[in-house]
Amino acid sequence: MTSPPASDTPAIVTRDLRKSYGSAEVVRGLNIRVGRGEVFGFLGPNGAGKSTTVKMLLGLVRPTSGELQVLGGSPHHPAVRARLGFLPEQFRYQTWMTGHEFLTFHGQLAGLRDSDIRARVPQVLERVGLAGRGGERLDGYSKGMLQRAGLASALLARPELVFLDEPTSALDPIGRIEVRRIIEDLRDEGVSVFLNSHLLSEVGQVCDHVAFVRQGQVLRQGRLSEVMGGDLRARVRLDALTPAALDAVRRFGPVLTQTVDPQGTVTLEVGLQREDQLPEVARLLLGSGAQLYELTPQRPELEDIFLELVGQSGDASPSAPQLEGPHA
Ligand SMILES: Nc1ncnc2c1ncn2[C@@H]1O[C@H](COP(=O)(O)OP(=O)(O)OP(=O)(O)O)[C@@H](O)[C@H]1O
Repeated sequence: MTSPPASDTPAIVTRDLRKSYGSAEVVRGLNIRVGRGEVFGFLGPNGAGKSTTVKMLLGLVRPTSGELQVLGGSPHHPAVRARLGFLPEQFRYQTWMTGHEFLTFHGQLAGLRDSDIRARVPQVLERVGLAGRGGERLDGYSKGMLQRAGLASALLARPELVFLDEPTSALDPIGRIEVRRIIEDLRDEGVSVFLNSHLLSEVGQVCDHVAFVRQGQVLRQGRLSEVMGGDLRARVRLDALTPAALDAVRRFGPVLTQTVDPQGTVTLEVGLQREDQLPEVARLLLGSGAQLYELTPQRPELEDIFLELVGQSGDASPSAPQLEGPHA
């Protein structure tokens, strides 16, 4: 038997991971790395191989080739599996059970002690917003309540790494905010979260690292700020812009657009390298005697990056993409 995985190993590492179904290779040399305590967004169009990857990381599907380590070991090792949580996208629950019975049953499947289950079930019900509803049968739950119950079962055994596949697809806006808070709390507790979601605004709010995947390969991955960061623009609105001040602004970066409204207020869009240039730009403009009304950094939305990288809906994509080198 291998030794228990150390907690200082990454949560997930894959190298050249591949999976074929028949002649179709759906995961094609995937390299990802997820650190401990990271919230990692795994993004890609339909059919990109995301669920297949998650199933390999959970030990539910065997890779055709390549390497993967989860919490420092193999997901086929029971000691590793016991430390994983999973909320599948398409869950099928024992709907004849009450919420309480369902969680007790899953606690038993996870090998928790009875005393632990008794203490833990009310805690997770409370955490997912189902306090007081555990006595009702699942077939009387709404879709959102079922998704909350699924999240509760994923968190029941205090996992170190949780896989959440579209965890808010059935939830209303309040439910989505609550799940976002749960994910943030998990990160604060040092739990790693692997999030599959098509809701890019949600991913942008909660994830600190992301990978974009298409046709089974990583197109780009990294810290969210790096992935988004290359293209910082600032919108500047002012009056009394002198030619000298405009020249000085140009030393920071190109003036991409310049418009003047009928009242004489000028709006500039300036390309900057770094966020810490913003106060310098403000100082310079105020020093030139301009009245500064607005200086707003504008980053591209995650959706813009997704469209730029992934280009089109996955299932509609006719051919293999031209890839930049993926990194482990
Ligand atoms: N058991 C299977 N047998 C054959 N093909 C499969 C199997 N599971 C998945 N596939 C195929 O593998 C490809 C990737 O599917 P996968 O479910 O991993 O994509 P996904 O990125 O999770 O998509 P979605 O965002 O739509 O959930 C698809 O073309 C799918 O049809």
